[in-house]
Amino acid sequence: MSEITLRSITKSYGSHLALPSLDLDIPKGSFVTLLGPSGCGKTTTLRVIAGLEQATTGEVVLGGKTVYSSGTGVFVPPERRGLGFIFQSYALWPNMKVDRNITLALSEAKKPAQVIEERLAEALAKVQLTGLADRYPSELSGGQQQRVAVARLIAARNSILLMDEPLSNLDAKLRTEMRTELKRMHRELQATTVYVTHDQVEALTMSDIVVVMKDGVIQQQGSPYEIYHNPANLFVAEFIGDPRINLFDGVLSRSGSERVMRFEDSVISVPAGLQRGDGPVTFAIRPENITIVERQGPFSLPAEVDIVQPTGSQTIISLSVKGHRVTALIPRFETSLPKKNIWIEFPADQLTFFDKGTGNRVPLGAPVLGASHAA
Ligand SMILES: Nc1ncnc2c1ncn2[C@@H]1O[C@H](COP(=O)(O)OP(=O)(O)OP(=O)(O)O)[C@@H](O)[C@H]1O
Repeated sequence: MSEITLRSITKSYGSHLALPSLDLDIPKGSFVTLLGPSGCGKTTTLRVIAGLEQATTGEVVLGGKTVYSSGTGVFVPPERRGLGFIFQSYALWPNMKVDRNITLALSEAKKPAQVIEERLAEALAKVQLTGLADRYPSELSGGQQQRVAVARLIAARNSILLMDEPLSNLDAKLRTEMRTELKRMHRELQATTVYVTHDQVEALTMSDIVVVMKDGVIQQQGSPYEIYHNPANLFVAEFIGDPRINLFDGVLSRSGSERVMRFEDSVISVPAGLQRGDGPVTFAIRPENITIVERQGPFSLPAEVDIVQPTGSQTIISLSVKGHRVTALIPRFETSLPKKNIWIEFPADQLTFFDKGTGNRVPLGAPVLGASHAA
């Protein structure tokens, strides 16, 4: 069941059309991330759901109740939408101690004192801040302040949570810890969560559904697996994945009765079900699907090693292949490789094809196994 529905939402700021027409259904209890580059309309979408921003036209339905409709003139203000928020700044009250920051909304909602106390204790325990209730926000680290904001959400027990780049002010280590914390919180609260970020790692690690946006338009909506492995278009393919996916120009043609792809002076075999006639095409291969070998095989392409960057458990290798820059990612620590006498190989079934005109992915008619390519 859908807990949040946006229908034909448009939003203009003066003459700037931030959202041309957005339709989105967010299932109850899911963790959905709006992901995209700066200015693509993520925050605007979140603020329209919250009611902090009124859409220009369209409809917003939360939990089956219309909270905004340009047709009927309905507009329910944010405080009556039953939502919890965490934004970039944690918006803690600096003049209130941790306990008051967490329970303020509950006291304002006139909850009984015993309920407030129980929820405070539970929330503090869940974010591991028991014992710090008596401190002011300024007496806490950034990560602890963030946890107070999370505790406030836990205590409020809203069925919808909205988060806008909540981890962006934290250092890398804390960010990783808080990702785990937020994911755990979602599992426990089962609240429908809409999370805004431009960080693909946050999106892939935490979400049930990732919504990739560009210029106010949804490019693809799917599980992290789908977004990563079956990108709908070149924009998604390039935006997701670090190091970035490798892109090349090829030409689909025939060699006798076999369909092949020509890449420079090499011929690469093509997955059997590729739904595309002969002609130019863009093809892509993820860095981790490239293998580096030190002996020429029947299906290898000659390469020259440029830069070797070990990151710990993996090594990023920049290569030159037939005049093209190629990035490979190998699953081990490597400080150097021979510059020459190196070849790359990749399985043809790991190639993704895109239309050169539209940038849309070319579908495969059937799963392909054991494909290969020849140099
Ligand atoms: N109050 C405003 N007045 C005018 N233009 C605005 C306003 N708020 C946002 N915009 C514009 O609308 C577009 C979408 O902005 P939005 O903040 O939703 O993007 P975003 O994807 O959240 O970006 P970021 O990751 O940088 O926060 C941008 O072009 C932005 O400049």
